[in-house]
Amino acid sequence: MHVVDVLSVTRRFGAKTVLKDVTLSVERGEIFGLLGPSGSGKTTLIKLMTGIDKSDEGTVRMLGEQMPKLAMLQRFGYMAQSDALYQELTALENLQFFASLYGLSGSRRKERIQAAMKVVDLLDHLNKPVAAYSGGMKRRLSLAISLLHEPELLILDEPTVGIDPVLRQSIWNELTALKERGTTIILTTHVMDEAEKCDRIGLIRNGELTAVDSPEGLKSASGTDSLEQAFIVLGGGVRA
Ligand SMILES: Nc1ncnc2c1ncn2[C@@H]1O[C@H](COP(=O)(O)OP(=O)(O)OP(=O)(O)O)[C@@H](O)[C@H]1O
Repeated sequence: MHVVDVLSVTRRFGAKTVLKDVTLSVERGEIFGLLGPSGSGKTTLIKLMTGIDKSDEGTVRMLGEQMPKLAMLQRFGYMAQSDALYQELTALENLQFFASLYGLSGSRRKERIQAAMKVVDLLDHLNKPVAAYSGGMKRRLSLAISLLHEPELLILDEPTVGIDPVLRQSIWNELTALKERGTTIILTTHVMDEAEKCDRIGLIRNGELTAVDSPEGLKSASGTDSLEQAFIVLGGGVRA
Protein backbone atom coordinates (compact mmCIF):
# COMPACT_ATOMS: atom_id res chain seq x y z
CA MET A 1 0.00 0.00 0.00
CA HIS A 2 1.14 3.53 -0.69
CA VAL A 3 1.46 5.69 2.37
CA VAL A 4 1.30 8.91 0.40
CA ASP A 5 -0.05 9.47 -3.09
CA VAL A 6 0.41 12.81 -4.78
CA LEU A 7 -1.57 12.92 -8.01
CA SER A 8 -1.06 15.63 -10.65
CA VAL A 9 -0.66 18.34 -8.06
CA THR A 10 -0.23 21.96 -9.03
CA ARG A 11 0.20 24.82 -6.55
CA ARG A 12 0.29 28.49 -7.44
CA PHE A 13 0.99 31.55 -5.39
CA GLY A 14 -0.38 34.52 -7.34
CA ALA A 15 1.06 34.38 -10.83
CA LYS A 16 3.82 31.98 -9.78
CA THR A 17 3.41 28.23 -10.28
CA VAL A 18 5.43 26.70 -7.47
CA LEU A 19 4.56 23.03 -8.12
CA LYS A 20 3.80 21.83 -11.63
CA ASP A 21 1.80 18.67 -12.14
CA VAL A 22 3.66 16.62 -9.54
CA THR A 23 2.83 12.91 -9.22
CA LEU A 24 4.57 10.80 -6.62
CA SER A 25 3.94 7.77 -4.41
CA VAL A 26 5.74 6.83 -1.22
CA GLU A 27 5.77 3.20 -0.14
CA ARG A 28 5.34 1.90 3.39
CA GLY A 29 8.59 1.56 5.30
CA GLU A 30 10.81 3.54 2.99
CA ILE A 31 12.92 6.60 3.60
CA PHE A 32 12.02 8.96 0.80
CA GLY A 33 14.13 12.09 0.27
CA LEU A 34 13.13 15.21 -1.59
CA LEU A 35 16.26 16.80 -2.94
CA GLY A 36 16.35 20.17 -4.62
CA PRO A 37 17.82 23.64 -4.46
CA SER A 38 16.44 26.39 -2.30
CA GLY A 39 13.08 27.60 -3.58
CA SER A 40 12.46 24.53 -5.75
CA GLY A 41 9.20 23.64 -3.97
CA LYS A 42 10.18 21.00 -1.40
CA THR A 43 8.49 22.65 1.57
CA THR A 44 5.41 23.45 -0.49
CA LEU A 45 5.10 19.78 -1.46
CA ILE A 46 5.61 18.66 2.15
CA LYS A 47 2.92 21.06 3.35
CA LEU A 48 0.46 19.63 0.83
CA MET A 49 1.20 16.11 2.09
CA THR A 50 0.52 17.15 5.70
CA GLY A 51 -2.67 18.99 4.81
CA ILE A 52 -1.34 22.31 6.10
CA ASP A 53 -1.75 23.67 2.59
CA LYS A 54 -4.10 22.73 -0.23
CA SER A 55 -3.27 22.25 -3.90
CA ASP A 56 -4.93 24.24 -6.69
CA GLU A 57 -5.16 21.14 -8.88
CA GLY A 58 -4.74 17.43 -8.25
CA THR A 59 -5.16 15.40 -5.08
CA VAL A 60 -3.08 14.22 -2.16
CA ARG A 61 -3.90 11.05 -0.22
CA MET A 62 -2.24 10.05 3.01
CA LEU A 63 -2.80 6.54 4.42
CA GLY A 64 -5.71 6.23 2.03
CA GLU A 65 -7.42 9.46 3.13
CA GLN A 66 -7.83 12.50 0.96
CA MET A 67 -5.97 15.50 2.40
CA PRO A 68 -6.39 17.94 3.98
CA LYS A 69 -8.08 16.17 6.86
CA LEU A 70 -7.73 17.31 10.47
CA ALA A 71 -8.15 13.84 12.01
CA MET A 72 -4.97 12.75 10.20
CA LEU A 73 -2.83 14.95 12.47
CA GLN A 74 -2.50 12.11 14.99
CA ARG A 75 -1.38 9.66 12.34
CA PHE A 76 1.90 11.32 11.38
CA GLY A 77 4.76 13.25 12.94
CA TYR A 78 5.75 16.52 11.34
CA MET A 79 8.83 18.60 11.82
CA ALA A 80 8.49 21.95 10.09
CA GLN A 81 11.40 23.95 8.76
CA SER A 82 10.87 26.72 11.29
CA ASP A 83 10.48 25.42 14.79
CA ALA A 84 6.97 25.68 16.22
CA LEU A 85 7.97 25.90 19.87
CA TYR A 86 6.82 27.94 22.85
CA GLN A 87 9.93 29.95 23.71
CA GLU A 88 8.88 30.94 27.22
CA LEU A 89 8.14 27.35 28.24
CA THR A 90 10.71 24.71 29.13
CA ALA A 91 11.42 21.85 26.75
CA LEU A 92 9.52 19.52 29.07
CA GLU A 93 6.47 21.81 29.08
CA ASN A 94 6.59 21.97 25.27
CA LEU A 95 6.76 18.17 25.09
CA GLN A 96 3.90 17.80 27.57
CA PHE A 97 1.78 20.18 25.53
CA PHE A 98 2.32 18.28 22.28
CA ALA A 99 1.95 14.93 24.05
CA SER A 100 -1.52 15.95 25.23
CA LEU A 101 -2.43 16.98 21.66
CA TYR A 102 -1.51 13.45 20.63
CA GLY A 103 -3.58 11.95 23.47
CA LEU A 104 -0.60 10.70 25.49
CA SER A 105 -0.95 10.79 29.26
CA GLY A 106 0.32 9.27 32.51
CA SER A 107 3.28 6.90 32.52
CA ARG A 108 3.11 6.44 28.76
CA ARG A 109 3.57 10.19 28.28
CA LYS A 110 6.56 10.22 30.65
CA GLU A 111 8.10 7.22 28.92
CA ARG A 112 7.67 8.67 25.41
CA ILE A 113 9.12 12.06 26.41
CA GLN A 114 12.20 10.33 27.84
CA ALA A 115 12.62 8.11 24.79
CA ALA A 116 12.21 10.94 22.25
CA MET A 117 14.60 13.25 24.12
CA LYS A 118 17.17 10.45 24.36
CA VAL A 119 17.18 10.12 20.56
CA VAL A 120 18.11 13.78 20.17
CA ASP A 121 20.46 13.76 23.17
CA LEU A 122 18.63 16.48 25.09
CA LEU A 123 17.72 14.64 28.30
CA ASP A 124 20.00 16.91 30.31
CA HIS A 125 18.20 19.99 29.06
CA LEU A 126 14.58 19.07 29.72
CA ASN A 127 13.98 21.81 32.25
CA LYS A 128 15.56 24.68 30.34
CA PRO A 129 13.33 27.30 28.74
CA VAL A 130 13.39 26.93 24.96
CA ALA A 131 14.46 30.58 24.70
CA ALA A 132 17.80 29.46 26.18
CA TYR A 133 18.26 26.71 23.57
CA SER A 134 20.64 27.13 20.61
CA GLY A 135 19.26 26.86 17.06
CA GLY A 136 20.49 23.26 16.75
CA MET A 137 18.93 22.31 20.09
CA LYS A 138 15.61 23.73 18.93
CA ARG A 139 15.81 21.58 15.78
CA ARG A 140 16.48 18.54 17.95
CA LEU A 141 13.58 19.34 20.24
CA SER A 142 11.30 19.72 17.21
CA LEU A 143 12.44 16.31 16.01
CA ALA A 144 11.73 14.82 19.46
CA ILE A 145 8.21 16.27 19.33
CA SER A 146 7.57 14.68 15.94
CA LEU A 147 8.59 11.28 17.39
CA LEU A 148 6.49 11.51 20.57
CA HIS A 149 3.45 9.49 19.51
CA GLU A 150 5.47 6.90 17.53
CA PRO A 151 3.68 7.74 14.30
CA GLU A 152 3.68 5.33 11.37
CA LEU A 153 4.67 8.22 9.09
CA LEU A 154 7.25 10.91 9.75
CA ILE A 155 7.47 14.02 7.58
CA LEU A 156 10.63 15.99 8.28
CA ASP A 157 11.51 19.27 6.59
CA GLU A 158 15.31 19.59 6.71
CA PRO A 159 15.64 17.71 10.00
CA THR A 160 19.39 17.98 10.35
CA VAL A 161 20.05 21.60 9.44
CA GLY A 162 22.20 23.20 12.14
CA ILE A 163 22.97 19.85 13.76
CA ASP A 164 26.60 18.80 14.21
CA PRO A 165 27.97 15.76 12.33
CA VAL A 166 28.13 13.43 15.35
CA LEU A 167 24.54 14.00 16.35
CA ARG A 168 23.46 13.98 12.70
CA GLN A 169 24.91 10.50 12.45
CA SER A 170 23.05 9.35 15.55
CA ILE A 171 19.80 10.85 14.29
CA TRP A 172 20.26 8.97 11.01
CA ASN A 173 20.88 5.77 12.96
CA GLU A 174 17.58 6.34 14.72
CA LEU A 175 15.75 7.10 11.46
CA THR A 176 17.11 3.86 10.01
CA ALA A 177 16.00 1.94 13.13
CA LEU A 178 12.51 3.47 12.86
CA LYS A 179 12.36 2.47 9.21
CA GLU A 180 13.33 -1.09 10.14
CA ARG A 181 10.38 -1.12 12.51
CA GLY A 182 8.10 -0.17 9.62
CA THR A 183 7.94 3.63 9.94
CA THR A 184 7.74 5.53 6.66
CA ILE A 185 9.92 8.63 6.55
CA ILE A 186 9.70 11.51 4.10
CA LEU A 187 12.30 14.21 4.43
CA THR A 188 13.81 17.10 2.55
CA THR A 189 17.50 17.78 2.32
CA HIS A 190 20.12 19.72 0.39
CA VAL A 191 22.84 17.41 1.66
CA MET A 192 24.06 14.78 -0.78
CA ASP A 193 25.42 12.32 1.78
CA GLU A 194 22.02 12.32 3.47
CA ALA A 195 20.29 11.76 0.15
CA GLU A 196 22.56 8.72 -0.34
CA LYS A 197 21.00 7.16 2.76
CA CYS A 198 17.46 7.36 1.39
CA ASP A 199 15.82 4.35 -0.27
CA ARG A 200 14.49 6.61 -3.00
CA ILE A 201 14.97 10.23 -3.89
CA GLY A 202 12.75 12.65 -5.76
CA LEU A 203 14.73 15.34 -7.56
CA ILE A 204 12.84 18.59 -7.67
CA ARG A 205 13.71 21.73 -9.56
CA ASN A 206 11.58 24.78 -10.29
CA GLY A 207 8.51 22.98 -9.00
CA GLU A 208 8.94 19.96 -11.27
CA LEU A 209 9.79 16.47 -10.16
CA THR A 210 12.52 15.62 -12.66
CA ALA A 211 13.38 12.09 -11.52
CA VAL A 212 12.46 9.57 -8.82
CA ASP A 213 14.66 6.57 -8.13
CA SER A 214 17.09 4.98 -5.69
CA PRO A 215 20.44 6.75 -5.33
CA GLU A 216 22.05 3.94 -7.37
CA GLY A 217 19.32 4.14 -10.00
CA LEU A 218 19.78 7.89 -10.39
CA LYS A 219 23.52 7.50 -10.77
CA SER A 220 23.27 4.81 -13.40
CA ALA A 221 20.50 6.63 -15.30
CA SER A 222 22.73 9.67 -15.54
CA GLY A 223 25.93 7.72 -16.24
CA THR A 224 27.74 9.19 -13.26
CA ASP A 225 29.11 7.81 -10.03
CA SER A 226 28.12 10.69 -7.81
CA LEU A 227 24.69 11.78 -6.75
CA GLU A 228 25.75 15.39 -7.09
CA GLN A 229 26.54 14.80 -10.77
CA ALA A 230 23.31 12.85 -11.23
CA PHE A 231 21.41 15.76 -9.76
CA ILE A 232 23.03 18.17 -12.21
CA VAL A 233 22.38 15.92 -15.21
CA LEU A 234 18.87 14.73 -14.32
CA GLY A 235 17.76 17.94 -12.69
CA GLY A 236 18.30 19.83 -15.93
CA GLY A 237 20.77 22.04 -14.16
CA VAL A 238 23.68 21.74 -16.57
CA ARG A 239 25.05 25.18 -17.25
CA ALA A 240 26.66 26.03 -20.56
N1 LIG B 1 2.87 31.38 0.92
C1 LIG B 1 3.61 31.71 -0.15
N2 LIG B 1 3.33 32.80 -0.88
C2 LIG B 1 4.04 33.11 -1.97
N3 LIG B 1 5.09 32.40 -2.42
C3 LIG B 1 5.42 31.30 -1.74
C4 LIG B 1 4.70 30.89 -0.57
N4 LIG B 1 5.27 29.75 -0.11
C5 LIG B 1 6.29 29.46 -0.94
N5 LIG B 1 6.39 30.39 -1.93
C6 LIG B 1 7.36 30.38 -3.04
O1 LIG B 1 7.35 29.09 -3.58
C7 LIG B 1 8.66 28.71 -4.01
C8 LIG B 1 9.01 27.37 -3.42
O2 LIG B 1 9.20 27.52 -2.03
P1 LIG B 1 9.53 26.30 -1.06
O3 LIG B 1 9.59 26.87 0.33
O4 LIG B 1 8.58 25.22 -1.32
O5 LIG B 1 10.96 25.87 -1.55
P2 LIG B 1 12.02 24.88 -0.90
O6 LIG B 1 12.48 23.99 -1.99
O7 LIG B 1 11.43 24.26 0.31
O8 LIG B 1 13.19 25.85 -0.49
P3 LIG B 1 14.23 25.81 0.75
O9 LIG B 1 15.14 24.66 0.48
O10 LIG B 1 14.92 27.13 0.70
O11 LIG B 1 13.41 25.63 1.98
C9 LIG B 1 9.58 29.85 -3.62
O12 LIG B 1 9.77 30.65 -4.76
C10 LIG B 1 8.80 30.58 -2.56
O13 LIG B 1 9.15 31.94 -2.57
